[in-house]
Amino acid sequence: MWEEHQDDIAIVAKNVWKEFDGTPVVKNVSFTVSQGEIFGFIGPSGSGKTTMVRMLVGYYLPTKGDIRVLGMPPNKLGRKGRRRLGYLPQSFVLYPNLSVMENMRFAASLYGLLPIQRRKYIRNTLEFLELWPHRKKLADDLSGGMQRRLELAAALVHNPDILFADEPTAGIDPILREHIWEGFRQLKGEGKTLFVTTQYVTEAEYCDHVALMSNGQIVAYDTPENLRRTAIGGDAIDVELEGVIQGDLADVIQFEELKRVEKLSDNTWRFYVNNASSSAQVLVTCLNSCDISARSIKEYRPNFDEVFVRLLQGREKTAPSESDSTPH
Ligand SMILES: Nc1ncnc2c1ncn2[C@@H]1O[C@H](COP(=O)(O)OP(=O)(O)OP(=O)(O)O)[C@@H](O)[C@H]1O
Repeated sequence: MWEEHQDDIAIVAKNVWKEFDGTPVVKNVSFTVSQGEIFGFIGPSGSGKTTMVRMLVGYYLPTKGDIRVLGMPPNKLGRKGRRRLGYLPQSFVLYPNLSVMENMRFAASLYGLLPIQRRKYIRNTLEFLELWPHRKKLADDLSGGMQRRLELAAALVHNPDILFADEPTAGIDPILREHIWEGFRQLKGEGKTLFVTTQYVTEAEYCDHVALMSNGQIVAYDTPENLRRTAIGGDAIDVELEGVIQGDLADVIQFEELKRVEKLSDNTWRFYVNNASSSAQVLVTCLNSCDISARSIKEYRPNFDEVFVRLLQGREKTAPSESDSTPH
């Protein structure tokens, strides 16, 4: 993971620990983010997301372990390297008495954009986030959602290659959240890399890879689709029967791919298989041969709330040993 395909890799964390006053809050965290992907760092409040982001942008040094951003430890990136990063902190302070445009000019000056570049970059960014018509308004007079967009604009004004966004959608309405993710997808389309933290597990769906954090540790790390499969142990097919069956369907329906059968209600059963599309027809044939009529047969796709609850429960059953949570 460390040395391979370095050219395609934007961020690597390897066995990273962070302690405050001897208490570890990030514990042995490792992951790789490829260039041009959206990486979701998802977990409840206090799970260590902000601490991890702060290490990735070089604000904190890890207590132990290695971090590389664009091939370098973040605190050694230098001026040119840092210009390639954008950072949207969890609580960013705008200047409420400055206009949108003045806030943007200030952000642009922090990144060292020349006056001639500034106009173009600011306009592009404000247009991208649909704030250009509001450029003369005071930041204080914007709605909460617009303020968050202005903060995002300030993080993007210098057209960075990697954006670190710490809970960009916290506390904003679902429509605007969707809008912000749409913007992230566009940035990805332009080849940007996005590292996004969130407490909203449903936002896992928008990411290419997801690390699920709990209590400072990565509990699961994969593509959203694979996480879904891991959570339920493959695929699942729900069958609603025409009538009620006496006894256990697991005793009568058997085929090679079938792993387990679960009764959901008197006439609804769930069949766990490796691959729903290849097993659906086999299941229909089995039901027919047993003279069992089905009203509906459809693949069951758990939402991410359920996926993450299952993954966390699975993790608790195989709780890490003490040595996993102590830096050496
Ligand atoms: N500077 C600090 N000094 C001491 N403890 C800290 C510091 N920063 C964070 N912590 C603690 O580390 C743990 C992880 O906090 P962190 O902010 O990284 O979590 P989070 O997942 O981002 O949560 P939230 O979304 O609420 O910010 C918490 O218990 C927090 O109290």
